[in-house]
Amino acid sequence: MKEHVLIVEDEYILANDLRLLLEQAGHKVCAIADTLEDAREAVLKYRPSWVLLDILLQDNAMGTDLARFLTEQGVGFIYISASTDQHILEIAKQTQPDGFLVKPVRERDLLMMLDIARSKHIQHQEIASQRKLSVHNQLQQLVDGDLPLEQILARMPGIFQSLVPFDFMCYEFLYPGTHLTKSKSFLRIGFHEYQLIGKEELNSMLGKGRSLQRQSMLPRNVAGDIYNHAAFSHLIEREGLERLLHQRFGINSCLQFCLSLGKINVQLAFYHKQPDMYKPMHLSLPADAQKDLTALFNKIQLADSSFAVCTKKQVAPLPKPAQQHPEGMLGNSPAFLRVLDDIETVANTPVSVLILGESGTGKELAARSIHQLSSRQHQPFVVVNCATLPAELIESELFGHEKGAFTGAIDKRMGKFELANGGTLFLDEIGEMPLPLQAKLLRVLQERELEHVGGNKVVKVDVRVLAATNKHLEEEVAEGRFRLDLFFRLNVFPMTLPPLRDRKEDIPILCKAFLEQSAARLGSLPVPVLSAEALCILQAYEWPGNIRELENLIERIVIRCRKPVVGKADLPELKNKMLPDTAADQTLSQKEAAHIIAVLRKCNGRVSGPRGAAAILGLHPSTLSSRIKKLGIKKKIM
Ligand SMILES: Nc1ncnc2c1ncn2[C@@H]1O[C@H](COP(=O)(O)OP(=O)(O)OP(=O)(O)O)[C@@H](O)[C@H]1O
Repeated sequence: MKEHVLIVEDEYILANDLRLLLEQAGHKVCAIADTLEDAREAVLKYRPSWVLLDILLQDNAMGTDLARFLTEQGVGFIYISASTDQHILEIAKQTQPDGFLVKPVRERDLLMMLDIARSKHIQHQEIASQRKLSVHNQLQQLVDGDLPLEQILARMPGIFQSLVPFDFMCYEFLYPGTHLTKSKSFLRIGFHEYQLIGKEELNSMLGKGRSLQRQSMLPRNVAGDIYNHAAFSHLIEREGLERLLHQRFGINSCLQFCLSLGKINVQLAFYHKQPDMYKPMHLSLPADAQKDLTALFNKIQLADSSFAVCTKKQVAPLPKPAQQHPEGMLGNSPAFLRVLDDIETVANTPVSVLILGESGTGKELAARSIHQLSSRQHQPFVVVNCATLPAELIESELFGHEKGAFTGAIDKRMGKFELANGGTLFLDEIGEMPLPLQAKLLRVLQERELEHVGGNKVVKVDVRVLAATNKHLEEEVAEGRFRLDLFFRLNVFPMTLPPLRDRKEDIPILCKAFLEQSAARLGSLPVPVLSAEALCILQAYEWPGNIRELENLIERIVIRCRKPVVGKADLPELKNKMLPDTAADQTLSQKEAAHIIAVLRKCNGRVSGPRGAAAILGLHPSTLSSRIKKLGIKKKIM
């Protein structure tokens, strides 16, 4: 496919080389811009399909500053940079580029990156259109069906969640020319679980005699408005509702837009705990569903005739929906609910998913959930751990081998790709895959075909690949240990499992389940409960080994202390590892340093190796060494 490319590069010779390479491959270069201003103009004038964007431009201008504009314009972009500086790469990554090229750019890499970016773009469009269709069908069912209002309100927030992510949402009918408003709010309390909160209840949260009168109405903007970071801080200075949501539920960002129902307007506001949650792309989703939303709110408005005079308090958990957590995945913390949303979004698409997260955070479980929720669920789910296989065996494990292909190959054998045919292949610890094999894997991902080791017949395979790693893959790429092209091929839909220390709200529910499972596994023992003190200790601990560490600890407790209530004294191993009580007053860096020191002490100062601190912390040894240096941790402290 021929592309229409804009080059943003201030080094004339390099820009010209790129132009020649692209034109030789049959692509069209619509312009070369050497400043951000020129680039903006060229985008509006030529509407390119791709922008090749230099990161460091003259006069300290940063190509990354153009990213937001390009995203708003729906134009894909690939960075070109001579720098592999981690800080710059991190800034670049946050802008979600479609690709990244390191100077000097080789023809092969440039064309390959355009190809990968295009296929990623197409797959994202596929996810988006699948989501749009599903939202449209669900909203239409609510509009055309004869469900009572309570049932409509029970289903509505779950459908909206796949339009715009939120922790809290509200809708408000506004009657022009009057002060009359009718509103309802929904607090997310679980996966597809919401609590309905009436206006009276919100008022009562403010305190006696106070009510949530808007100081100035939010702009009734049909196109919508986004309030992240500072914009949200200004909003909470002005508006009682947003201030209340911030104080009460930790809300830090907002997206709102307005729908016209003829004589009445309805204002929809979505709120999130993450301060930078909302992006321009989130505005296009409700805009696309505007017709269905208008029909839905017309129906709600008619059904909700008693609402204007409703004065009684209304805080109710809405009826539980049919959708449950994916099997075995416990937790309702906001960080974990985001993972469940991602799993649901991506499960029934063909795209590759790169599952990131520290060791023991549940990456394999997430991969299994994606498979179970996909249309491949009745086909095989095959796991390959790239770290545990000897390098010389991985190739034949993955691709199979012919009889006599190597010493010991006494029979022809199918590889894991063929065994997973029709289903899903989970490549765990992909960061450990040897470089020569990465090239072969890339070929299979691209061509969907392979050859057995020692054979020359081409075998077609239909396999969805999910990969996981606890390594920082960008760092591996920067240090030449992981192929950039494979990284981008796998990184179509990245998903990060939060460490347990960032979802401590889930510890009680995880403990309860693990206590029950361990007691049953150990021969139907009575299930003990945790005392409040024991739970406090468990929630204060940092869990470097994450959920696996918690699971193992609970098993040890069940074996060791055969009594109905587990107390503080039953957790000696944690009491010794706890951070000092002053932790609450420490800065994030101090906490990080204290945690690293504690782990280093446990490992007698050893950083690398299987029993080294890096392995426990789920970091690459070189990353840990640079953090030790950055945090000023001295050898004698260890
Ligand atoms: N959300 C969860 N609810 C309940 N159990 C969980 C959850 N997540 C993980 N676990 C359990 O924690 C253990 C570790 O999970 P898993 O093996 O999926 O982690 P991982 O990130 O793949 O680990 P590694 O990086 O070491 O391969 C498993 O026993 C799994 O069942």
